[in-house]
Amino acid sequence: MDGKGGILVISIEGLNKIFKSNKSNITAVDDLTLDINEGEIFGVIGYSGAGKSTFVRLLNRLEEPTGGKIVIDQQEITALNSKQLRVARQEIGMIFQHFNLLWSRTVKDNIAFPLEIAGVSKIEREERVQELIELVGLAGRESAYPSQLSGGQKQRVGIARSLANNPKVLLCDEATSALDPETTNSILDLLVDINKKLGLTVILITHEMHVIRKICNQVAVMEEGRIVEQGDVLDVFLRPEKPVTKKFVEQVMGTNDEDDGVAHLIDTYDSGKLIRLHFIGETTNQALISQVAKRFAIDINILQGKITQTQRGAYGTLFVQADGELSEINKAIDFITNETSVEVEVVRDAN
Ligand SMILES: Nc1ncnc2c1ncn2[C@@H]1O[C@H](COP(=O)(O)OP(=O)(O)OP(=O)(O)O)[C@@H](O)[C@H]1O
Repeated sequence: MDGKGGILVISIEGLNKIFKSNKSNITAVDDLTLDINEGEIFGVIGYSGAGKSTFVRLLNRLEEPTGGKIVIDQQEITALNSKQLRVARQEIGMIFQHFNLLWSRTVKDNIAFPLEIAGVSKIEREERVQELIELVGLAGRESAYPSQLSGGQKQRVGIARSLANNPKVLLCDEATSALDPETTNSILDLLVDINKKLGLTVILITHEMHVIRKICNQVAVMEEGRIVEQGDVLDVFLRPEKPVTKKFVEQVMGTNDEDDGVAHLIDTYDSGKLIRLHFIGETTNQALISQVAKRFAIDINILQGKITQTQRGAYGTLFVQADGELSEINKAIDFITNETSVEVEVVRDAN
């Protein structure tokens, strides 16, 4: 158990990776300590060179750590010999930016490959491959070769192959970076679906905050080989502390140039109250606005806002003008304050 009551599935302590060359040493991962709970979709975000790829490849020892300890599902990965590691890797699926498929094998045979290595019988392999093909939405494409597939379909093959041996953990190394936005969304939806259906823990590295926003519960921000900020995705969106994190949040929410806009709103809408609603998850904005409009005899005019959806609900700000009897407006404000998780701030009070 960890402090939050979840079951710990990955525990990393003092992980280091130094690339040594004749001229210099590069510390790609620097004394990294991290715990990840079972069933989470855990995002690691950072700019190019931050050490994300190296980090994720250390977890299944595609890269050998220079130091530190990795425990996955109670097995100390860093203490295994190469034979034990081959078996342990069946518990750790991985998908890649460029898919890493076998080009001379069909979809079916790519997915069967890890099962062959694990010594699964032909009959069982065929059954399992068919299940996986259904799971990732590739029915009808079993006999196609990778070169005949779209990028999204190739990644679906990659995902099916990574799940073949029923892993506990799925590592995703920039799995959507080579895909267009629409295909990215469909692959991210598939990862959420798999996470829910199979209870699989997903560790995903990316340089795109919208990927984190869309599917992750937890996020860690990496810079120069270290984790500089970490937490629940919604909390990090709400209160980014480090400059690098603020920049990533701006990727999704835009810059915080709201104050100029507010002055303009105050000038333009001169009756009633001008209210800033701050959505911090769990509630959807549409439901709230229509509920308030139905319950109280006031007019609500939506003026401007930036709302985005995370796995834990809406996050962002909405400016509304509330017009009508003062007592009704105040009741509506009390309702939002006391009955919902939305924070209310009156930015201009004309009544
Ligand atoms: N095999 C290697 N040999 C030497 N240096 C390496 C090697 N792999 C990575 N590095 C260095 O380690 C640092 C971290 O690289 P890494 O690829 O892990 O970062 P990243 O955050 O994944 O960035 P990107 O998204 O650009 O791959 C970089 O300075 C990189 O040049």
